[in-house]
Amino acid sequence: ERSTSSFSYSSYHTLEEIYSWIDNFVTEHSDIVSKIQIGHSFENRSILVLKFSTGGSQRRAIWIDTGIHSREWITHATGIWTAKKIVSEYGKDRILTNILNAMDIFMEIVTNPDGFAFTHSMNRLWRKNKSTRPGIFCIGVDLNRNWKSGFGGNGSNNNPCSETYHGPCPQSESEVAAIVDFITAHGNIKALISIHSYSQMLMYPYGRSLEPVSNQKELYNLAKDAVQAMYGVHGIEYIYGSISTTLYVASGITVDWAYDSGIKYSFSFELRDTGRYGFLLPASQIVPTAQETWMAIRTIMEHTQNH
Ligand SMILES: CS(=N)(=N)C[C@@H](Cc1ccccc1)C(=O)O
Ligand SMILES: [Zn+2]
Repeated sequence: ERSTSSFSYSSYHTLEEIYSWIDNFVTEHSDIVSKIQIGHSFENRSILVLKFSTGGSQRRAIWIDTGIHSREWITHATGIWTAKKIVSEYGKDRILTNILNAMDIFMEIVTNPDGFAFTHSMNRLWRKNKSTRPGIFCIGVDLNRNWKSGFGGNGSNNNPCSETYHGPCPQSESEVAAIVDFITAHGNIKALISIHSYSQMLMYPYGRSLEPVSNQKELYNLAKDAVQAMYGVHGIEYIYGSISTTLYVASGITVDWAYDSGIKYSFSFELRDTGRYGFLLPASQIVPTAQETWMAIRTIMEHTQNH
């Protein structure tokens, strides 16, 4: 579409529609938003990141990614709504304005573009990326098992046909390597939020072991505050805690790598619902889900800014 004013934030969109929205969004809000290509996918699609900045250089920053698992469509839709919310609230909401006057925000909406395109074209429930390798007869690596921290451990699978296949080595996937390179080069990312669906959970490291992280008490209390903020919007209950104790042991995951890389405020969401619709969450729940998630994201960003 010619502009984002005709874009429906309460609908699901194709890859092409989202990339077109990104270009229009950056054009319309060029005073605060810019687009960065951090790499390309296995099938050679651009990997795009939105940068929200009000000035400075190499400011402390927040990283948010959605859509690392391509079938989790509510996460891309929540990312898009959140991007619009940030530019709409700057100058109006005191907390968000303070955050953006002090920090930058980086948001990767389509973290697995090849998988996402495939969920529209061939298989709605595709999860992994679409990489292939000689002599391997199943497609794709689970991008939430391909990270260096705890790579190959319990809660990941070395069978290429598994939905949790970790890949041949850490960061073997260009979609993961692009993020690692970007965050490492930036060097000033203070919080990372990796958004999945579904189960209604807010979790923090570790996934790879039951061992508590050094600032576990702080993360627990922050998660509690964030979940309470979510509940205040539509009365939806999220549970919270470390990944391994709240959900299950999972190794080679985004937030464990982030935490071990020094990003002490690393979180993963599992958005709506708890299984009635699962990955096929009706579009009517996009805005309500995004509204409640925003309150949690804002809580995490505010805490990061003040610590
Ligand atoms: C249903 S699901 N695939 N989103 C569940 C998701 C749980 C998780 C999230 C963050 C970190 C570790 C583990 C996963 O297994 O990757
Ligand atoms: Zn997921």
